[in-house]
Amino acid sequence: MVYKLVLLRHGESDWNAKNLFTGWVDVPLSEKGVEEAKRGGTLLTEAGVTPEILHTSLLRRAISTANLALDVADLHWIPVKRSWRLNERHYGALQGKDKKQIRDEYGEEQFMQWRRSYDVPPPPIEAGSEFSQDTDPRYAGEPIPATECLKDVLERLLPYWDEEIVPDLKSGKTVLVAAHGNSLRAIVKHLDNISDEKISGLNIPTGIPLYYELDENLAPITPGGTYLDPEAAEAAIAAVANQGK
Ligand SMILES: O=C(O)[C@@H](CO)OP(=O)(O)O
Repeated sequence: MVYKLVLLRHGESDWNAKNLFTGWVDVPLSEKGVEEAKRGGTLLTEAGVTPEILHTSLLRRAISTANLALDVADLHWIPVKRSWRLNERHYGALQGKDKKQIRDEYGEEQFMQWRRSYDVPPPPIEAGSEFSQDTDPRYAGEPIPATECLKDVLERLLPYWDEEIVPDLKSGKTVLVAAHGNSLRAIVKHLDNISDEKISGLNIPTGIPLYYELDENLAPITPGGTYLDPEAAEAAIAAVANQGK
């Protein structure tokens, strides 16, 4: 049995375009992001990949991206499950801050440690501050973080992966996960068994479906999966890596 999984990072958001740390701040897609999302749907259709169930985060950039892509693919009707456990990494006190300014103020090393190290979280966000989510009703009763490193993301994501996504995969359904740069990096790390060091060099582009076929142990048949537009993915990956420069 081959299991089929599609990972889709949301299209460009308003804050991606402005180069701001976003995390759990619920910003919309930019116009370019809307187009990227629709193109994601076209790429699915052209590749003959047909998602049968959707999992998204609770953030509108992922939800809107999935809706737009699935609408184009005429699959807007498939069942959906949502969880904060698929949210972007919580960026703590960096949420709402300009990436270039933070890089200039703290230096490249600290900037990259906060942005891409596996286990060093940024400083926590202050409860009640402008970009904090502590009173947001969608998270009521949930053990939500005040900052996260990628290791924290993987730890909060894995229960959802094991309890909700794996059973859907094992039922034979093609599963679409619409989420975020860092929550998808966590899934890719888990699937491809990438080391804590090597994961810092992995970036996920916006709006380009990453298709995996998995064996009976849920190990990727093609390591790293396949971007449905490999050329566009290569350029977009470089752009993500260079943010803040
Ligand atoms: O700001 C963020 O939330 C993320 C994704 O856009 O940024 P980065 O790629 O720097 O981790």
